[in-house]
Amino acid sequence: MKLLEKSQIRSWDLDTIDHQNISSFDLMLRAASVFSNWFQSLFFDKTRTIHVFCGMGNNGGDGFCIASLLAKAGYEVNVYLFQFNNRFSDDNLSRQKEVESFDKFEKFTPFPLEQKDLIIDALLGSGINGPLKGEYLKLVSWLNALPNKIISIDIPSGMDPDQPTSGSFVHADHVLSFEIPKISFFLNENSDYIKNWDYRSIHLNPGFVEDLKVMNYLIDYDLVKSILRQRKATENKKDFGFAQFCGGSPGMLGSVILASKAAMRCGLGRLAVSTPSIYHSSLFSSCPEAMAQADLPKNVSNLVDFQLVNEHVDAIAIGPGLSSAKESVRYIDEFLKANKKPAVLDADALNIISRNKWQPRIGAYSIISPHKEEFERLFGTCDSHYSRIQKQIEKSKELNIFIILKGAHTTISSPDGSCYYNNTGNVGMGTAGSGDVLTGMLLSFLAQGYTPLETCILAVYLHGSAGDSAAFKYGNIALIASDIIEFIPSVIKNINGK
Ligand SMILES: NC(=O)C1=CN([C@@H]2O[C@H](COP(=O)(O)OP(=O)(O)OC[C@H]3O[C@@H](n4cnc5c(N)ncnc54)[C@H](OP(=O)(O)O)[C@@H]3O)[C@@H](O)[C@H]2O)[C@@H](O)CC1
Ligand SMILES: Nc1ncnc2c1ncn2[C@@H]1O[C@H](COP(=O)(O)OP(=O)(O)O)[C@@H](O)[C@H]1O
Ligand SMILES: [K+]
Repeated sequence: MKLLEKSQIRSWDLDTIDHQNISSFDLMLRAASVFSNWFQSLFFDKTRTIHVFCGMGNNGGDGFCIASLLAKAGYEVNVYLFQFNNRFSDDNLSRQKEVESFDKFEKFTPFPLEQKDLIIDALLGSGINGPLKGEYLKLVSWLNALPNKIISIDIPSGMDPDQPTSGSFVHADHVLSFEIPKISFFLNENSDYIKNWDYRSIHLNPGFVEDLKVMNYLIDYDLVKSILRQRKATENKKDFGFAQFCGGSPGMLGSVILASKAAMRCGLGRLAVSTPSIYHSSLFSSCPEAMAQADLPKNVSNLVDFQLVNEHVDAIAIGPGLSSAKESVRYIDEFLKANKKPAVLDADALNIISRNKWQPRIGAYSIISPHKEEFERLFGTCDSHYSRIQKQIEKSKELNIFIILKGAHTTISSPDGSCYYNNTGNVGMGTAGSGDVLTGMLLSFLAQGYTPLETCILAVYLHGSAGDSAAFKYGNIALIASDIIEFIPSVIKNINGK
């Protein structure tokens, strides 16, 4: 799904009015009716009074229309207008008559609310043009200190739709965004302050967005479904890719097993594993589907004697559990020199690259999958999650590589400067080996012939979805990396139907 910046959303709004030959008020009514239906499906207890806090722009206009619809639906509704200057939008002024009466505040003074009452936040929407000050700041600080549930229309008031907010904003329990979610919903800076968000279509003109060039995307079910291929009945394992996984060192066999199992579960045809030979019997007992590379050394000190890149493979992944030993450094050096295959580099491969400043040697169109610390070792420290994402995009363009910045909202950046936000996954996945599972999934899709971008999208989304199913079964405290692998089959089957 394309994610639009606020100026693009405004243009979409105007294009719809023009294209569908409707008034801006018609559009506001549509938005109000969509919000009101969504609200009623969530909060059906009509004994709780609803307090609608309206500002002076169109978000406030939505508030008046929604208050009227909810009152007609049988809710007890109180409306407040916060008129801190005289610059009303036309639709706001005309919509004030939708409600029978409202209290007007020219200066904010606190007033009592019952704890069980609900607050609808219609103070400010996507028209925000800077940090909140003065009376708005007082009002929002008061709202945030209340125990009441707050439900925001379109966006929490005061929040910047496109980037981290420099000031205060409403801490919403629920937000319903119109048509598409806002980019800022995916920034870690905001995660603790938007408990639940959703979006509903208000039938803006689809033609406008089809032709629109955007740089930000949300990875959603439809995108993943459109990428995941159906198999032909006559295909065999040779059609599903041959992959090589290089990793493991004394004490670090787990990463090899996790990545191998995850790779096979994502539909890989054949897998060759390059790991110290002392581990082969354990690997085969855990993942009998994997093959060991031919001339394998006895221990990590002979790593460099490995058949470095198997010429028959379609893709290669390198790094998990490799350690930073001298031999591994030589191994990565050789790999960067020799490899011409589509590649995934992770974990110790990235640490070795950082330490030796080998970033420019990473092959074009490779995939790297650092978590925050690995990313900062590679590219320097950043003072916020947002600035880290900006650097991620810049480095993808500069080095011509795909970067997966792992975390609560994993982002994928592509050499063309676009950025894909993922919204699957949960805090339970912050557990040892979870990243190794992702590396195995990436390797699998890359070897099956998906492009690097398709590979990143599939692996990141499905990894998070499998983690969500695992958290549903085990809870996010008990979840371990093997549980993610347990649910790969059902999430793929759910999307692919097979
Ligand atoms: N997109 C769609 O498809 C549809 C959108 N719709 C709705 O329209 C909303 C956008 O409406 P909008 O453009 O009128 O802006 P909105 O945020 O209500 O208020 C602007 C006011 O805020 C003020 N203001 C700004 N910054 C401020 C600050 N820091 N501190 C204090 N004040 C500040 C600014 O004041 P000024 O800068 O003029 O002094 C102005 O008065 C959108 O979120 C959605 O709810 C639906 O109705 C239909 C479909
Ligand atoms: N709070 C979170 N919400 C969603 N996903 C998370 C969260 N914390 C971690 N993850 C995911 O778990 C994985 C952890 O990977 P990584 O840090 O490399 O673990 P390890 O090195 O132990 O294998 C990443 O895919 C990351 O996106
Ligand atoms: K709002």
